[in-house]
Amino acid sequence: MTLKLGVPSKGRLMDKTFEWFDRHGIQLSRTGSDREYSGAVEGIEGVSLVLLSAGEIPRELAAGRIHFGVTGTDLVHDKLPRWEQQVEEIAPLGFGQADLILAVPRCWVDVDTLDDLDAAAAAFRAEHGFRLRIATKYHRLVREFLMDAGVADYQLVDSQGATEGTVKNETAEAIADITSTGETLRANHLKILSDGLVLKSQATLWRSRGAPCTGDDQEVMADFLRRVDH
Ligand SMILES: Nc1ncnc2c1ncn2[C@@H]1O[C@H](COP(=O)(O)OP(=O)(O)OP(=O)(O)O)[C@@H](O)[C@H]1O
Ligand SMILES: O=P(O)(O)OC[C@H]1O[C@H](OP(=O)(O)OP(=O)(O)O)[C@H](O)[C@@H]1O
Repeated sequence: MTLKLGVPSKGRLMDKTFEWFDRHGIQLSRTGSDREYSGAVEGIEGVSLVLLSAGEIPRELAAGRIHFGVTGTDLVHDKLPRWEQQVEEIAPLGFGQADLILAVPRCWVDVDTLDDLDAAAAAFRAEHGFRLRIATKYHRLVREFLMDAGVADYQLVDSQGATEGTVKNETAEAIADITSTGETLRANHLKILSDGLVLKSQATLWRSRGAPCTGDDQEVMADFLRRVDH
């Protein structure tokens, strides 16, 4: 058997992950045509590469179908209940930094904090007869954050992409999404609540607590961990 390493199959996370492993003496590459999801590992024996959607890596780790995986803290914390019991954080990788934040329309001059949002949400419900809508794909994290903040009069609407556009499209009044440069928020006339930081995220190497690892695999695992631990 080989140990399986799951890595995002495209975009900024894939390229930077390949560079990070290269700096640790492990060369990862895509093989075949541009569209073929197959990869190769050089520099260490007994490890194979699995190219996956960043959003699916938490589930694959939790199911024990991959031994190691690279994906953002945001995705692991949101998709895995009690994530610490299912995966172990091996190393933050120093890229893919993004903040999960709550934002409202810039023209809401009276709403700058979570307390303001709470008041606005109650007023919104009284006026419109339905709850203020917050668009997000981070359902678990946003629910927990708002519960801790005492904000209750809202509903989440699912948005798997282009989340900042939901306010203009009138499918939501507020959003919770990741931001790094802030440009998408600015372009869509949104502002972050001053206490609206839900989570700071970055790309991280995780180990599955449930993936089978016996016999020779244990040596490979020890070797792999030695390599990535510096
Ligand atoms: N603008 C950004 N800057 C930095 N990191 C980002 C940015 N957008 C997303 N990320 C991070 O990249 C990771 C993957 O993001 P996302 O869920 O958007 O995947 P994706 O690129 O759409 O890929 P897939 O659809 O295959 O899952 C997340 O951990 C996220 O925090
Ligand atoms: O602060 P910024 O630098 O502007 O980056 C933030 C944007 O980046 C991500 O979107 P992505 O490009 O992954 O597209 P998506 O909306 O389809 O998820 C995120 O969802 C924001 O929309």
